[in-house]
Amino acid sequence: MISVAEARARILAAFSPLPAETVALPDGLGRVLAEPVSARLTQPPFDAAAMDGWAVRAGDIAAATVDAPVLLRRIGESAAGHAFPGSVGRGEAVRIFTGAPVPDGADAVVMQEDCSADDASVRVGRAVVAGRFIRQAGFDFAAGQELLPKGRRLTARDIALAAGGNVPWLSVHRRPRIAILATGDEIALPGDPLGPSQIVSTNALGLCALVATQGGMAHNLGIAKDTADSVAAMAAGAVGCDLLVTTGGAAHGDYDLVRDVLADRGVTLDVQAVAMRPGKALMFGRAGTVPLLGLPGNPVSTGVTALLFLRPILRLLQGLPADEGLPAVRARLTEPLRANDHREDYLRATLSVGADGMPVVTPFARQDSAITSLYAKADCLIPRSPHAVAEAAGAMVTVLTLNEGAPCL
Ligand SMILES: Nc1nc2c(c(=O)[nH]1)N[C@H]1C(S)=C(S)[C@@H](COP(=O)(O)OP(=O)(O)OC[C@H]3O[C@@H](n4cnc5c(N)ncnc54)[C@H](O)[C@@H]3O)O[C@H]1N2
Ligand code: MOO
Repeated sequence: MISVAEARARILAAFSPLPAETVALPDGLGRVLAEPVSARLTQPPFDAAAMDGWAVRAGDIAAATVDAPVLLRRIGESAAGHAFPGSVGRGEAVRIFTGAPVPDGADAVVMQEDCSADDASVRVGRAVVAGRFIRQAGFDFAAGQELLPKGRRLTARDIALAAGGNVPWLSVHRRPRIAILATGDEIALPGDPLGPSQIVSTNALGLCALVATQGGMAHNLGIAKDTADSVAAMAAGAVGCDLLVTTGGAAHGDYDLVRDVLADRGVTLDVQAVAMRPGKALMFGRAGTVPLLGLPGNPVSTGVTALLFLRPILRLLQGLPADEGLPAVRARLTEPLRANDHREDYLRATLSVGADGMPVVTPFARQDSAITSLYAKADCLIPRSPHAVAEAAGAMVTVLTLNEGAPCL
């Protein structure tokens, strides 16, 4: 058995970022930029009013107060989308609205709350400095300026920014295509009639969902029977995908055939077993042209190994740093932890807030890798190094969060 770190290093060495494709801006959400995005215009393109009020020359109203307002001549209006065509001379003011171009000659905007007006004139009751309530041309960004760097996964805010830069197309890494194959005579699809010793496949749909949350496209190949022919025939459906992920059949039982099918095809496995719990029976190799990640069948083992190995592969394929793991926080244990054995452990646990407002973490008493109800309820994992010493209740530990910043894991 090799360590988790060694397994990750061997597996990730087999992948590199996928080529770029061009997508329309509205389709860019969640995609990773293969090229930086640069502004195609200056924003704002002109000096714009930041308030509804009056465009004035600051020098004209330097002495204005509530009790001694300055009287200006009203000469026109500048509204958003409808600039005032003339210019503001001494003693003059233009009615202006937020976002409208500031007319030539004016160098400040006074809020309408500080003024009173009739059809011909405006009384300004407050002095302002030059530049007040004016957003200068380019104060957000200038044409040609880089707005978003290569390698960024686009948020809703980024889409808005690129739109502001008048950018209609994006160059993004192609989405990873991940084939998912469940194995086992006992496994049936959700909703199918179940035989007396059959169970429903939780793993394949869970993996498809995980792939989707991480920006990939899952192809669910279905369920292979426990025969070498069935496994080989169904695995062939992965041709053209960037990775085949199998679940089940990875251990050494008489019906655990994924490993045998690979061996028959002369596949050398870079990873055969990993010193971790859950997830010992993890495999990685290359089946023909498609890399294969063989995950153990126990549902929590599939889930945790997918987080630790499939998630970084998906990140790497999309041009993101693979080494950025799940968001980690420090939390106080509410229960003691036993000393660990030689396998790196990932305890399922819940995070909450203690009386002092600090995070506290409670591992579940039952840690069997077949308990899906507790895995779904967990909102964090407590990683434990091989041979970690016992911890008392109250000790601080690092936990890996499943919901923070990465919803739906
Ligand atoms: N003698 C040994 N037995 C086992 C060992 C071992 O080291 N020596 N390891 C155990 C561990 S740990 C795990 S994990 C499993 C891994 O086995 P496989 O990857 O071969 O998985 P299966 O035997 O096919 O299934 C295990 C378990 O998971 C259920 N399963 C499988 N696929 C699905 C699915 N798609 N949805 C839901 N549940 C699934 C399956 O019915 C079994 O209950 O091996 C241990 N044994
Ligand atoms: O690896 Mo098994 O995954 O410990 O249940």
